[in-house]
Amino acid sequence: MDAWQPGCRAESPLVSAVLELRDAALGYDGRVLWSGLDLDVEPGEFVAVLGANGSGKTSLLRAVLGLQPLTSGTLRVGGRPARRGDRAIGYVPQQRRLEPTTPMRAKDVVRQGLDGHRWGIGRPGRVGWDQVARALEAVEATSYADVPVGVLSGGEQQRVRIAQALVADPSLLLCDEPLLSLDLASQRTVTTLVDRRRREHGSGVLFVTHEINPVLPYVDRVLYLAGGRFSVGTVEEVLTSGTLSDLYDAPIEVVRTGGRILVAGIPDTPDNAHHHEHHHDHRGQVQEAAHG
Ligand SMILES: Nc1ncnc2c1ncn2[C@@H]1O[C@H](COP(=O)(O)OP(=O)(O)OP(=O)(O)O)[C@@H](O)[C@H]1O
Repeated sequence: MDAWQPGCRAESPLVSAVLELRDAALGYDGRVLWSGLDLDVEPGEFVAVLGANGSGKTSLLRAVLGLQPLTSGTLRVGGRPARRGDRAIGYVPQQRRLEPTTPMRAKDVVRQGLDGHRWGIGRPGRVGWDQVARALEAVEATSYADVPVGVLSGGEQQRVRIAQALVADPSLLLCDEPLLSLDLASQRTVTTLVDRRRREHGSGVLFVTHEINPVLPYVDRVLYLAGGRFSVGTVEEVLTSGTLSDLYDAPIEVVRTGGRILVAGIPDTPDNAHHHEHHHDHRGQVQEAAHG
């Protein structure tokens, strides 16, 4: 029934990657966050982006959004160079709860996904509102379409943000820690919505998260950033004691138990290339996978 097989590698030249990075590097002020990155995200593929605080996960999304130039290499979205305001991209930014006084209804927030900063200029067309209604329906938020967003629960607000990211029918969905401070039920709602989107519409997904476990059932591949380096592959390939110990240059232990992945020994210093060699003295704590 589904038109897309999530995560399948496109053999056909007709189905090209929604995101292509070639020998890509990013840094600020001479400091390299990561380099040599080759990554293709295929239609319908769910790629989790893991890594310690400061390893460059948000910066990667900003590069894809055309907000941050690569230091070197190339980046293409749907075969075109990255550019600001690309309608092919849906974005769920890292964000805290909205203030109760935020002067917007849920449907106005979703509408911004169509109009962006042009909101208020010109008349909102009927077509736009129909799309907004469909997006709210897809995330099962129709009942609070007219409610001021600020008074919605954290989980409800996150549904509205996902509707905003999906309203323009993006081929690539970028999510920056969308599970942050949500309870387990709301986390499941968010992951299920994202999964349904990529299954039913073939959107590729880059999903930044500190926690692999809530997305474990959906993840096709993991991009793990650490210490100026990275590892890309399936969960089985990347989240192993061997791979992570290599990546951090420190002894890391990965334990699978009860369908969950626990990682012990992630250095707790800020993760960047300069501090790479000082990581050895910080270890021993047991954390959820990939917590920084
Ligand atoms: N515009 C900028 N100018 C200079 N340095 C920056 C800029 N943006 C980010 N950085 C630095 O780049 C590093 C990576 O930041 P980034 O937000 O990409 O990390 P992250 O992996 O998303 O971290 P976190 O998990 O804490 O959100 C940080 O050390 C940050 O201070």
